[in-house]
Amino acid sequence: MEKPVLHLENADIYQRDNLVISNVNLTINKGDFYYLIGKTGSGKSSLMKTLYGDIRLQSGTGMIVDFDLKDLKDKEIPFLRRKIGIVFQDFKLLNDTTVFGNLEFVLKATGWKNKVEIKQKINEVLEKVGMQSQYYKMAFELSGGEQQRVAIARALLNDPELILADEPTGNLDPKTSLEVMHLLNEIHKSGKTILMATHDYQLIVKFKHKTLKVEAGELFEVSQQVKSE
Ligand SMILES: Nc1ncnc2c1ncn2[C@@H]1O[C@H](COP(=O)(O)OP(=O)(O)OP(=O)(O)O)[C@@H](O)[C@H]1O
Repeated sequence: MEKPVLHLENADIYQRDNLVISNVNLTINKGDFYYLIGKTGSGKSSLMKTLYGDIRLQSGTGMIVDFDLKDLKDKEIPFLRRKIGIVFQDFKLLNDTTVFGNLEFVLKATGWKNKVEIKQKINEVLEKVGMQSQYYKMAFELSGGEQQRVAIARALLNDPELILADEPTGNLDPKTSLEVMHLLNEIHKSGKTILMATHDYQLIVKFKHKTLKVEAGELFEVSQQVKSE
C-alpha cells in the first residue's frame, strides 16, 4: 500500500496557548475526498493551518506529503506548500493583477523560468477550471465564483499531492457554490486528494464523501447521514 498523503497521530492542535482539538488521529490516502465539518470556532481552520505549516504542531506526530510537521523548519514551508494546493474562502488573489499574472506570479515564485512552459501550464490549469478565455481580466473584475475558479487553478499549478480547501464556497451564493463543488469533484475524479472544510450542508448532502467532524475538542469520522447543525 502506498504511503498516506497525510497521517496524524495523537496530534494536539493549538491556537496560541489554547488547545483547540486534542489527540487527532487521521489518515488520508491518495485519492480520498474528506469533508471537515464542525461548528464555528470548533477548530477546522486551526487544523488546516497546522497542516500547511501556519501553526506549528507542538505535540503528537504528523506527516504530510512527506514533510514532518513536528520538525518543520521555516525554510521548508515554501517547499511543503508547493506540494499542497490551498484554497481559501476569500480567494486571496492579487486583485489588481490579471488572471494570467496571478498564476504566473506563483509559477515564477516556485522556480519556473521558461516562458513557453509557463504559458502552457497556465493555459492547462485555466482550461481545467473553465476560465481559459478570461486570462486577460483583472481579478477584481471577476465574480466571486470566477475568482474561486482562478484560486483553484492556482492551487493546481504545481500538481499538488493534496488540496486543502478551507470553506471554499463560504463566500459564494448557493448556485455558484454548486458549480465550484462540481469543479472540485471533477478534480477529485481526475485523481487528486482533497480535504475540504465546510459549513455547507447542501453540498455534503448532494455530493457524498467521507466526513470528519470536530466537536467538543475532538475529531472523528461520521457516517454520511450528517444532520444540519
Ligand atoms: N489568531 C487567533 N488567535 C487566537 N485564537 C484564535 C485565533 N484564530 C482562532 N482562534 C480561536 O481558536 C478556536 C478555533 O478557531 P478556528 O478558526 O480554527 O475555528 P473554525 O472551526 O475554523 O471556525 P469557522 O467555522 O468560524 O471558520 C476558536 O476558539 C477561535 O476563537
